[in-house]
Parts: sequence; structure tokens; C-alpha cells
Amino acid sequence: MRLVGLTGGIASGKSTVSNLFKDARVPVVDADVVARNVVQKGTGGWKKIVKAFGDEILLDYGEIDRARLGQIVFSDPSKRQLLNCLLAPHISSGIFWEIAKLWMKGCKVIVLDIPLLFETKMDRWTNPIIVVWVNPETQIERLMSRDSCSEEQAQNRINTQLALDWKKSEADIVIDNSGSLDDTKHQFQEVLRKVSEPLTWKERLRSRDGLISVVMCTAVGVLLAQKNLL
Ligand SMILES: CC(C)(COP(=O)(O)OP(=O)(O)OC[C@H]1O[C@@H](n2cnc3c(N)ncnc32)[C@H](O)[C@@H]1O)[C@@H](O)C(=O)NCCC(=O)NCCS
Ligand SMILES: Nc1ncnc2c1ncn2[C@@H]1O[C@H](COP(=O)(O)OP(=O)(O)OP(=O)(O)O)[C@@H](O)[C@H]1O
Repeated sequence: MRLVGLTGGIASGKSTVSNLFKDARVPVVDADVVARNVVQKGTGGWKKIVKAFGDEILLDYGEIDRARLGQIVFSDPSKRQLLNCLLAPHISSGIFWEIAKLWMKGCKVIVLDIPLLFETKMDRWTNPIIVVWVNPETQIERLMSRDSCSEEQAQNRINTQLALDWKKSEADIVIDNSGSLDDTKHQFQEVLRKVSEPLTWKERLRSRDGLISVVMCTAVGVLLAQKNLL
């Protein structure tokens, strides 16, 4: 099994690229979706947030007010760290289960779309690592327009993550998403070709079919050895 890391900066275009993978029928685990699921009303993550941030963080129907929580944590590093610590175990086990489900289905290449891949050190588990990069002006423009926020708010959010240029320097593959969507789609074709290359023997061993083959071969070997001994 090949775990492909897909990361970048806020609003750099990860979801745009992960949609291209989905269109190409490559399964994607989206950490933002996992992070949303683990704080749904009544879950362990939800209880921790309510305990730490109080009832004021809830909407009328009991779900977390994400916009409000975002305002708090993106303007206060200690609160952000608290939220990260509370949710990290839930998010990593959520991602683990999503991978396990796809592994059991026999998927050989899985894309992990994780915004904080480097920050959470999950880059250790992925190879290759794709970084979706944009130039700073485009990033801030797209973030302001998507989230209807001020330049200051957008810059604050960007500053909460490791520098996108540093992430780019750590990448195995870089997609420059500063241009048009067609330009990104064009680069994506080459990326898809690379991630779809035949698995290495290590990756094959980690796949469901590889593990089944190893277990079968071992069982046959043990049976043959026993037969020879009798
Ligand atoms: C702060 C929250 C409530 C804001 O929710 P909202 O719906 O407005 O944004 P959403 O979850 O879609 O995230 C948008 C982007 O913000 C960035 N981001 C999210 N959390 C963080 C964080 N803790 N630190 C830095 N950037 C973050 C990511 O680039 C992400 O793609 C939410 O992002 C959250 O619960 N974050 C903590 C969980 C987490 O770490 N998520 C990232 C998964 S690796
Ligand atoms: N090549 C492009 N041309 C024009 N707009 C784009 C392009 N790529 C992405 N966008 C727009 O920029 C915004 C951010 O893109 P996207 O949501 O894919 O980023 P993201 O990295 O997934 O964001 P987040 O970190 O918040 O999850 C979206 O509104 C998207 O429609």
C-alpha cells in the first residue's frame, strides 16, 4: 500500500487537487472531514471542546460553532494549542480507521489530504509527499474571497502554519496552483502518473493482497516442512 501525503497551506488548493484524485478514482482520506466528524454533537471530541471552551461555543442545536471557535483559536496561540492537543488523538485515530477501511477493501494507493501533515509529523508515514503551493499574493486573495475575511484575518490564519515555502522545500512533488485551474489539471496528469507507478516490494508487502500472499506462503512452507519431518 502506498500512502501519498497531500498538503500545502491554508487555501493553497489541497481540496481542489484532492478532487482531481477523486475524479481519477484514487481514494482520498480528508483530515478536515475527519476533524469535523470527531467533534460532532455527543462525541468524545465534542465533550472535550465543551469542557475546555464552555457552552458559549455551542450553536442553539448543540453543534460546535466552528466560525466562533475558529475566531478564538486563530487569534490566540495558547487556545489553538489547547484545541490541537484535545483533538490530535481523535483525528489521528480517525485517519487510521479510514486507512484501515480502504486497506481492507484492497486499495493500493491512498491519498492522505492533511493540511497539518508536517506540523503533526504525520509526514513520516507518507511517501511521496505532494505540496500544493501558491504564491503569497494569490493565497491571501483566495483565502479572503473564499472565507469573506479581512486581509489581517487571512494573514493571521496563514501565520498559524509552517511557511509554505519551507513545505515546498520538503516536498517530493510540487504542484504550483498559482495559475488557472486548467494549468493545475495539466500538472496533475504527471503527478497522477507518478503516484500510480507500480508499487515497490515494500509497498506491496504492506497491501492487503501482499500480506495475504505472505501468510499463505508461510502456511504452505510450514505445512511442507511438517510433511518432510514426518
Ligand atoms: C478551528 C476550526 C474549528 C475552524 O473550522 P472551519 O470549519 O472554519 O475550518 P476547517 O476545519 O474547514 O479548516 C480550514 C483550514 O484551516 C486550517 N486549520 C485548521 N485547523 C488548524 C489549526 N489547528 N492550526 C492551523 N491551521 C488550521 C487548515 O488549513 C484547514 O484546511 C477547525 O479547523 C478545527 O477544529 N481545527 C482543529 C482541528 C485540526 O487540526 N484540523 C486540521 C486537520 S490536520
Ligand atoms: N487554480 C485555481 N484558480 C482559481 N481559484 C482556485 C484555484 N485553486 C483553488 N481555487 C480557489 O481557492 C480557494 C481555496 O482552494 P481550496 O479550498 O482547494 O484550498 P485548500 O488548500 O483545500 O483550503 P483549506 O486549507 O482551507 O482546506 C477555493 O475557493 C478554490 O475554489
